[in-house]
Amino acid sequence: MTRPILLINGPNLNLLGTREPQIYGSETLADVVGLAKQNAEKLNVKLYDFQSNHEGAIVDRIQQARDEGVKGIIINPGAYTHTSVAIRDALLGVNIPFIELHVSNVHAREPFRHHSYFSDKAVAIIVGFGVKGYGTHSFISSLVALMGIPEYALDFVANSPKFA
Ligand SMILES: O=C1C[C@@](O)(C(=O)O)C[C@@H](O)[C@@H]1O
Repeated sequence: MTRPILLINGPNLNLLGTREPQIYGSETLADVVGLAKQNAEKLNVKLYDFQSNHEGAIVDRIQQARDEGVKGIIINPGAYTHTSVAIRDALLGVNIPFIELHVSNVHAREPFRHHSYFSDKAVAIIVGFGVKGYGTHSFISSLVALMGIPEYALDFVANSPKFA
């Protein structure tokens, strides 16, 4: 497997499944990482995953990704979305393209969630698809956007009910 991708989940996402289920659903972090890995495998992409509640640990993991030859990052920064210049700087510093992902539609929630330190630099944003944002077509199409590799685009088209 080539072209590794790194999936990062920020603070409180380890509580998926029990945390405000009316907003975040009942699937656990292990479920969503499993879903993302299945989709990645289908595309012959190696998916590394990382979760932390600590800003500096996320910065360290992003810096490590450059040494590992990671080609793209999918990140749900959790509440750091709305606060973290340090994580933004790390992503820009390693110069690895990234996709921003949120389970909930942050724009339909409190005003302080409407601003993101990541969106203006993200290749693409997955917002409000629930935990399905980590799998199925939104994940596949994010890989297409992230990596710009035509064979993934073809795979996406071939597997999409819309185009079948
Ligand atoms: O922790 C989270 C999760 C979140 O990133 C989401 O996935 O919907 C949205 C953030 O506003 C919130 O702080």
